[in-house]
Order: sequence, then C-alpha cells, then structure tokens
Amino acid sequence: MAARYGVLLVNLGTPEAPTPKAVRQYLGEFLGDPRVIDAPRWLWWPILHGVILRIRPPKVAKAYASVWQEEGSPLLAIGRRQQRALRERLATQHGEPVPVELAMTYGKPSMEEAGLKLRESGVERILVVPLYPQFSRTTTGAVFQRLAKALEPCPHLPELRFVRDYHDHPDYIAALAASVRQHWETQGDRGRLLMSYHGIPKRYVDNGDPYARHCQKTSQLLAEELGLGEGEWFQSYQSRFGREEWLKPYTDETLKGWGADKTECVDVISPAFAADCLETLEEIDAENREYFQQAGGGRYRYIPALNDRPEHVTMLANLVEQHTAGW
Ligand SMILES: C=CC1=C(C)c2cc3[nH]c(cc4nc(cc5[nH]c(cc1n2)c(C)c5CCC(=O)O)C(CCC(=O)O)=C4C)c(C)c3C=C
Ligand SMILES: [Fe+2]
Ligand SMILES: [Fe+2]
Repeated sequence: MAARYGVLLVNLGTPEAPTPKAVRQYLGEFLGDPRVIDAPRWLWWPILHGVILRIRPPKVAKAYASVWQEEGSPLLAIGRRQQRALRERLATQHGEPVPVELAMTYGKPSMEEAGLKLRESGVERILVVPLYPQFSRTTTGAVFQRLAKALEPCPHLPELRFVRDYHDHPDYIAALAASVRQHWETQGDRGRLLMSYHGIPKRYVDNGDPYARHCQKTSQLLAEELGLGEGEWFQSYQSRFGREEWLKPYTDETLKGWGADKTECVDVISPAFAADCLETLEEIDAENREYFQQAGGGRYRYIPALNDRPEHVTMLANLVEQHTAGW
C-alpha cells in the first residue's frame, strides 16, 4: 500500500561547487528572484548581470571553499542528513515508510526532481515544510512561488499543505534551548548570548513582511525558556546585502562594539538557520569572530544550527504529525 502522504523539505539552495562559475550560476538564479530583490527588472538586471555577477562570484567562491565539506556544500550535506533522519523517525513512528524528499528553491535538487520522486513513491498528498522557522516573503514566500512553478505542467495536482512558519513552536524553542544549555555545560560557563538572525531590507518589513516580528518572538521565547532576564541576551541581524538599510542592529557592528568594550566571552546562535551554511560557518563563526577579537574582545563561541540534532528531528516529526492530521 502506498503511503498516505509524503513530506517535501525545502531550503534555499547552494552552489554545486565552490567555484566562481558555479557561484555565478547560483547567485544569478537567487538574486534574479523578484521576491528577494524587488527592484524593477529594467533597473536591477543591468546591475545584477553587469556588476554583481562579475565582481562577487570569485570572492564568494573563496568563502564557500573555506567551509566546503567532503560531502559538498554544508547546506546540502546537512539537508540530506535531516532528510534521512526525518525519514527514519517517521517510519519508526508509523510502522511504515513515509517518503521524505529534499528540494531547494534555487539550484539542485530542484522541486521538479523531488516532486517526481514523491510521485513515484505513490503519494497523492504532500506536506511542504520550508526549513525557515520565521516567515519572510523573501524565503518562505519564494518557496511557495517556486512550488507553484514546478507544478505548472502537471495535468493534475497532489493535495497540498504548507507549513507557513514555526517561529514560536514549543518544540522548536525547546530544541534551541537544549542546544544552548548543552553548549554552556560543555564549555563550563556562560558567555553573553547573541541571537543573530539573517537580515532583510527594513523596507520589506515596513511593507508588511512579518519576519522581524517572528524573529523577536523567537528570541523572547528562547530567553524565557533559558530563564534569561533583560541584559542577559541580545538580538541582531547579519548578512547585509546591498546599500539600503536592513533590519538593525547589525551583527557585525554589535560584535565590534562588544569587542571594543572588552567583553570577555560571547556565545552566538543563529536561530533563523535550520542548517549550518556559508552564513553561519563563514560569516558568523569566522568573519565576525575576527571583528570581535580584533576590536579587543575575548572568547568567541558559535553555537551550531540545529542541523540533525535529535531534538530538531523530533520538532520536525511533530510538525509533520500536526500538519497531516486527518490525512
Ligand atoms: C532566514 C533565512 C534567509 C533570509 C531571510 C534571507 C534573505 C536574503 N538573503 C539575501 C542574499 C544572500 N543570502 C545568501 C546566502 C544565504 N541566505 C540564506 C538564508 C536567508 N536569506 C542562506 C541559508 C544562505 C546560505 C546558502 C549557502 O549556500 O550556504 C547569499 C549568498 C552568499 C553571498 O553572496 O554573500 C546572498 C547574496 C538577500 C538579498 C535576502 C533578502 C532580501
Ligand atoms: Fe540570504
Ligand atoms: Fe554572508
């Protein structure tokens, strides 16, 4: 008997190799999406193709090379581990296999590829789980759009449900808290906790994107769960791109300031990332460490993303159970 439903995990996408050519291809697709950069095409296209895709790829390819793993890009390698772990967990819970596929909004594995695999496994119902705890039109919104595009040629549609966000899900907060507590136990002490989220342009939030509200809620709930009071934790936004104002305070400026204040020890967690990737391993764990320590700061410790930690898999499995009720 075919399974009653399948799960489609979706993350952003990543280059196929840490080379300028592969990075150019990836960035072209990603930054050409009007949900990510909303400038009119006539204005943005010449800048993207004439300037950014000429200058940025060599620099960014080097950054990717510094975090590249034997299995490939961390985002994809970890995504595969998450897929396998969720598949195993759901099979144990159900006593029968539940198909779980992984797709990327940009690049490979494509939604078409993953969708075909789900169809081959015989499911007619698909739960789509974008691996973004906080909703943004730039990420989760783009998943929805890309999915619709992938389904365009289908003569018939699967039945679909879509997880919009899980920024305040108790199991997500519990998984983050478990990871911070374990980090503090292993280290033997507590640093000042910085929760650093990927940023987006402030204008997007002013126009109704709930992303900042979701990030603040996650931070408050995590702080409460850890029993932290005011002044014991901080929130900032990283990964600025382009010239306009992004959500503030900026992570790099915050850490430079803390370094200059001779802060002895900081712990940085990036709750917006379900999997470690360039933006955490290179930007947070390497680049911002340098800013902090060069400014005069002391110990700097990055708390890894939830990746395939058992509490994360539990959270994902519970999310699936909750959203497939009645299926
Ligand atoms: C919470 C998730 C993310 C949001 C929100 C987001 C918005 C956003 N990002 C850019 C520009 C870039 N992001 C890049 C990498 C990147 N971004 C996310 C997640 C979110 N982005 C991830 C997981 C990654 C890493 C991918 C990997 O392969 O490891 C990059 C590429 C690297 C670089 O060139 O610096 C860019 C560019 C914008 C413009 C944006 C919202 C408007
Ligand atoms: Fe990004
Ligand atoms: Fe970055």
